Amino acid sequence: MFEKVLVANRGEIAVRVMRACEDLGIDTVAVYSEADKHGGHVRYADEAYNVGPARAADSYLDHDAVIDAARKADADAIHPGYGFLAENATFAAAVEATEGVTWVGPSAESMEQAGEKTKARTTMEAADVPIVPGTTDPVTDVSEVEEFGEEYGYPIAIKAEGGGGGRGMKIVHSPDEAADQLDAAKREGEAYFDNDSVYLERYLENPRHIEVQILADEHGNVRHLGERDCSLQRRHQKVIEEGPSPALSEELREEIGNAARRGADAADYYNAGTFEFLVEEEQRDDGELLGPDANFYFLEVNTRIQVEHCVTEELTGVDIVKWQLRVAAGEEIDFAQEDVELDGHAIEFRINAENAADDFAPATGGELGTYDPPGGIGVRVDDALRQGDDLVTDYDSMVAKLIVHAGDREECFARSERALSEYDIEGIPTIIPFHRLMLTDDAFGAGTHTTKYLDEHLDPER
Ligand SMILES: Nc1ncc2cc(-c3cccc4ccccc34)c(N3CC[C@@H](N)C3)nc2n1
Ligand SMILES: [Ca+2]
Repeated sequence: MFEKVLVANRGEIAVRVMRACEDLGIDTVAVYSEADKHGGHVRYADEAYNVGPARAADSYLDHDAVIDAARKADADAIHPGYGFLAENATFAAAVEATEGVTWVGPSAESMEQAGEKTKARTTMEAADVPIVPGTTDPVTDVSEVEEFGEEYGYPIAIKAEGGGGGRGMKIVHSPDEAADQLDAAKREGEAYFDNDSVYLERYLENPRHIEVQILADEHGNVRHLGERDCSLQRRHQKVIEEGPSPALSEELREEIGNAARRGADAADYYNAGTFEFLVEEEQRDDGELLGPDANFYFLEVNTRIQVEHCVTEELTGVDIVKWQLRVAAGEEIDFAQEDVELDGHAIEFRINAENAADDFAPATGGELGTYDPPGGIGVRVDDALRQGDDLVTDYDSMVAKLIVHAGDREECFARSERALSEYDIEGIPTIIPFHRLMLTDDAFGAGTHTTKYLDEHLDPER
């Protein structure tokens, strides 16, 4: 097992990873930018290195600065967290090429493959994992879009090969839009991902976003740890995530979980990863669940630990980050798929420093006054904040995560309302009032909301 791990991240996920290290008796190394020199995660580490100025490109994203810090600290491994360099295959390869330093994550090859959506789709199709009906080769000419439209109908999604996470998707509603949207998708792919290859999929009008947590070791053991329902999103940003999904029947849950396992196996995937699926909603009566004949389709793989991994940890009792470290150190997974059980219900609320009443405008700074997180049975807060901290606004607006676990969804709602009402943060705006409002929303309460629900109900003019 490693003796010292450098965490190439900041904020709550850096503290989360350092806690897993401490649990394993591993010393921790933090890196920080000028903006974070008094940062919460630095306070938690055994040692810390400045990697540059506030600008992420010159600090947290600077491959050489991070690897130099690992060398200076004599760290055995680097854990990237999420965001920043977590899905950068070039960085992963550079870490692996650095003598004596191990990458805590999947192989650079897996990361490369997951980034090329058509290759991922081809691998999944060969593993009998349903993919969204569409092309597995890039398309270049508008005639291909028109032919596709003839066969599959409209709307059509034109997606950038290097896209994902909400970027690089154009929707074609009719043949006369095809030419402009094809050009726009190629231009956007070139601009954002330095890759103008695009492919086609039938556009699903109103899907749920269901993702399966995968944990695999380097000895061929692949487990799925159940699903998370991330359908409550605003402009492609997840706001509330939960598990198990209120829409899936046990049969469908098993089908999707096994599909993800087959996909991970076929891709020779190892470490933690998330297989994203779109699940088509059907007309359902209250309380009725989506059965085994419901349509679900593979979307993409996330080759990193995700913000919402805590939902799965609370449901299964599996410490996913600890297993990332063990797997990276060559250990075997010591539990069988049959041992994995989802106990009760868990919901994660992202505590963003934003003003929901002002179109979720991010806070522009300020000093944290009272900071008094909730507690009690089934209440978990992952953060890096302390009373009196200056709010760092150079990166993203999420300052903490509240994860609530209870025996069932109804009890989880009640415990969540109690925890959110207890969460006392002064001095900066947060979306806690928005979360409390969501707990009273009929569609969210019935679990019938889909990925479009928030965008259609928050910004009706969108
Ligand atoms: N063929 C087809 N049909 C419907 C889709 C709908 C979305 C989508 C659109 C808007 C919000 C979403 C939230 C979660 C998951 C997917 C979405 C979508 N996304 C959005 C980001 C990227 N991960 C893929 N792809 C789709 N693909
Ligand atoms: Ca993604």
